[in-house]
Amino acid sequence: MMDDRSTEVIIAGAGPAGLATSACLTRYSIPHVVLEREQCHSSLWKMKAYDRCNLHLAKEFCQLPHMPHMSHLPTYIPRKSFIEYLDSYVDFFNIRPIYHRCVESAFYEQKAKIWSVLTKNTEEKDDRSRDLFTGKFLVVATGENSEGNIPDIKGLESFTGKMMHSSEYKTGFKFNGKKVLVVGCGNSGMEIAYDLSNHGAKTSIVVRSPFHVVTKEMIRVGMSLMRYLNCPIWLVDFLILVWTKFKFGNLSKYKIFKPAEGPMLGKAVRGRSPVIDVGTIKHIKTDKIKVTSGISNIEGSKVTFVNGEQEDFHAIIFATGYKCTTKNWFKENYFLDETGMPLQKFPHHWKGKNGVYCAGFSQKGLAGVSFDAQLIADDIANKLNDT
Ligand SMILES: Cc1cc2nc3c(=O)[nH]c(=O)nc-3n(C[C@H](O)[C@H](O)[C@H](O)COP(=O)(O)OP(=O)(O)OC[C@H]3O[C@@H](n4cnc5c(N)ncnc54)[C@H](O)[C@@H]3O)c2cc1C
Ligand SMILES: NC(=O)C1=CN([C@@H]2O[C@H](COP(=O)(O)OP(=O)(O)OC[C@H]3O[C@@H](n4cnc5c(N)ncnc54)[C@H](OP(=O)(O)O)[C@@H]3O)[C@@H](O)[C@H]2O)C=CC1
Ligand SMILES: O=C(O)C(=O)Cc1c[nH]c2ccccc12
Repeated sequence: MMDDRSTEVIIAGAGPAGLATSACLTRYSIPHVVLEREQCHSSLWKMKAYDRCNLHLAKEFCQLPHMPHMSHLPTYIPRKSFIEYLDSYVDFFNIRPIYHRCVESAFYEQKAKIWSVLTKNTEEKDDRSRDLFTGKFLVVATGENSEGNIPDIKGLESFTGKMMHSSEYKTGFKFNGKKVLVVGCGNSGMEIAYDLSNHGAKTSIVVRSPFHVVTKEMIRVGMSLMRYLNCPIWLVDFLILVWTKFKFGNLSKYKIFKPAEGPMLGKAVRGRSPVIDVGTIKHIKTDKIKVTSGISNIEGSKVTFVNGEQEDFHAIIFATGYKCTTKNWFKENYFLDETGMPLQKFPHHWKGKNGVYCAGFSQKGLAGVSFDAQLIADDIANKLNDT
């Protein structure tokens, strides 16, 4: 059972990157389709974020092309308003993603000079139901965060309590009075630990590597200095580090250590986001949240840590980051590396040969998404004009 649909551009993924690319193509009246595996656009924001997750970056760094945020909105937009913004973006640009289409394979047909994209129709009862889409151009926009990563920990399968990835976590409400271990101290882990602690859970968090703790205001000032005054990254990092010393003091006595690389440089070079504190540090300082070392193994409800300590837990939340799954379906051996991320680094990452592009893979959040979408649409428009 297979339908064949052909168009100019196939966009895989209807998150902010797919939507932004679609809007930019629409402004050039370039025909395209947007394929989305879920039943809604922006599934990360609508389905996979915890309840108290709001934008960490100021609104001027979180807008998509050709639609600024409303001036009455606060500087740091609540997730609910951001979803409303995305809904109005879709309405305004009349974006009609095709839902329940999970891209399973994409390859380039050299002779015909077209991309063939096969999708599984996840709504159909018939497991063999597939659609074939063909186009001159392919935009990979399935996101850096398309699948939760759960590490291989010795004995994990024997854990008797509740276990989930941070993308499934909504609220700490049900964990009142329970002993909960959060694994991972990125932005998800630190905020989920805070939420659990606020809901009366006896919360511990695994910290196994150094990381920066900042505030959203520090990042806003840092990003503004770079964007509007062209301030060098080392100077921005220096200022932020001085500011963090005043704000948080020395956190090493709480087993939190700073990496050698500054917060903005670490983000730019390695894509490692500094932790934007939402109140977790205060709970760590007042012993409401316990910091533990890495996990050595798990047996039943007992977790053994690398420093030899042991503790029983009712639940474990894996805030251990995400995997990008492009390698599962992008069948060409160029453009993406073995982790599924672009081979070329920013700012050359967005374009490959044979009309393939990627949007949203520069590890620069929504600002990176907008940058990519505009460049991609301009490039496709130029190519179509030349033919
Ligand atoms: C909890 C959280 C909070 C964040 N907060 C911020 C923030 O405040 N500011 C900021 O700038 N960035 C933030 N980010 C970064 C985030 O990556 C971007 O905000 C943005 O969502 C990226 O958009 P995207 O379209 O590239 O990817 P996504 O939002 O992940 O969208 C990709 C879409 O592709 C779909 N898809 C995946 N695989 C397939 C497939 N095989 N076939 C069809 N469809 C598929 C997915 O279902 C999804 O709808 C946050 C990330 C997380 C995880
Ligand atoms: N409101 C917002 O704006 C929010 C934004 N985000 C963003 O979403 C993206 C994803 O964030 P997040 O989900 O936190 O993922 P991250 O990849 O940023 O963090 C994953 C964390 O898990 C740790 N980890 C991984 N494996 C293990 C293991 N086996 N044992 C112990 N620790 C482990 C990592 O430590 P190590 O470094 O040692 O590998 C790291 O601390 C980031 O860009 C983040 O900034 C997330 C939440 C909210
Ligand atoms: O939330 C994230 O990690 C993002 O990708 C947003 C983001 C883009 N640039 C940054 C610099 C510092 C902290 C977060 C971000």
